[in-house]
Amino acid sequence: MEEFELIRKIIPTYYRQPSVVKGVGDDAFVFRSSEDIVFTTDTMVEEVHFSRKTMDTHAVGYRALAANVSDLAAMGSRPAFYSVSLVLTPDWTDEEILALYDGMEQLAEKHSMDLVGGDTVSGSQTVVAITAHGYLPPDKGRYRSDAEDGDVIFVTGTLGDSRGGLEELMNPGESVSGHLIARHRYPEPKAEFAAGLTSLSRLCLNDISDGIASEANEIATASGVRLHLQKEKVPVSEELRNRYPDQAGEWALSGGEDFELLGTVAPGEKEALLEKARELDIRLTFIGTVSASDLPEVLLHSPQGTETLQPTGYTHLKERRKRL
Ligand SMILES: Nc1ncnc2c1ncn2[C@@H]1O[C@H](COP(=O)(O)OP(=O)(O)O)[C@@H](O)[C@H]1O
Ligand SMILES: Cc1ncc(C[n+]2csc(CCOP(=O)(O)OP(=O)(O)O)c2C)c(N)n1
Ligand SMILES: [Mg+2]
Ligand SMILES: [Mg+2]
Ligand SMILES: [Mg+2]
Repeated sequence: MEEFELIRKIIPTYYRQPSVVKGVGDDAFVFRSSEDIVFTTDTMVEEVHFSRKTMDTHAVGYRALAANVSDLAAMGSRPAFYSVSLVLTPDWTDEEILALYDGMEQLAEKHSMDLVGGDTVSGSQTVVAITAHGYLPPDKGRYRSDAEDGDVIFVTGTLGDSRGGLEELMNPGESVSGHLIARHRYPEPKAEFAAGLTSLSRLCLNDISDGIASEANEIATASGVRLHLQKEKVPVSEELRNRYPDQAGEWALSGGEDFELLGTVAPGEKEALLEKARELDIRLTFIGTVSASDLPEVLLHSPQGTETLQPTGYTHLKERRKRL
């Protein structure tokens, strides 16, 4: 299957979004809008974000799109379109390439998204780069800079499971946890939840890709506030706690790739949040509060005492060699 044959196979036969003016097949994609447009991009590199030794390409495609949908969710937008830029090494089989697109389609269908373009090239390392677009009612963007003194802090789902699943895949023991592996391979970005909160006048949101330690600090810095997190309240699944009792706490804070939402709202909005979470069968946990501060920081409180939570999540470009 060469480049043009692949494009013929993946090209959509219909579009879910009515705003498509020109879909895949011309020099670029065209759509029409009266709303604000959000766009985001995230890249996955083989052996950095996934390994084909432990994951089939269906899950690779799903996760690559999930990372983007999670960012659209974190802005409060309704996902609409995505385009896919691929660098593929010569060892990729036709089946692997088509399964990659099937994985994306599985999530795209759930969020009514359309594949509207991309690019396909051969190269020496596999890269899957996706750009995604979403719609936003005017002035309903949900920013990291919108946390205020007196807010309550919430998080969706449970944290650390994706890191637990990665452990199961990379260092399998005698038995494996299907639950944790599924959480790693097929995370569920909370876009419907975030976009369904338009009745809230103010909502601060960030999504958890690097680890809550990192994203909580991003909110503190962007909003110029202090976040107080109660360590015992950070939601950890029973499965993770049972299988990894020594690591579960740390992985919940800095494991990353859970693609859940971290946010803050005025205490009066708590009930509205809980109602939407109940409606969509999403676990929602209040884990702390926001206070005014000249020094943006995140404090982690536990019965053992209080510590500053450093942004210890996943960071790229830390280890680079100097050019000789
Ligand atoms: N190489 C780059 N060039 C331009 N903008 C970038 C680049 N890398 C990241 N950004 C921007 O920096 C911000 C933070 O990026 P990132 O930490 O990757 O966010 P996220 O964790 O939500 O994906 C985003 O606005 C992103 O678009
Ligand atoms: C093979 C493999 N090794 C390591 C990881 C763990 N990992 C890779 S990237 C990452 C953080 C999130 O990726 P990033 O590119 O920072 O996404 P963004 O924050 O831009 O959404 C983590 C936890 C993995 N998923 N797979
Ligand atoms: Mg990013
Ligand atoms: Mg993000
Ligand atoms: Mg990151």
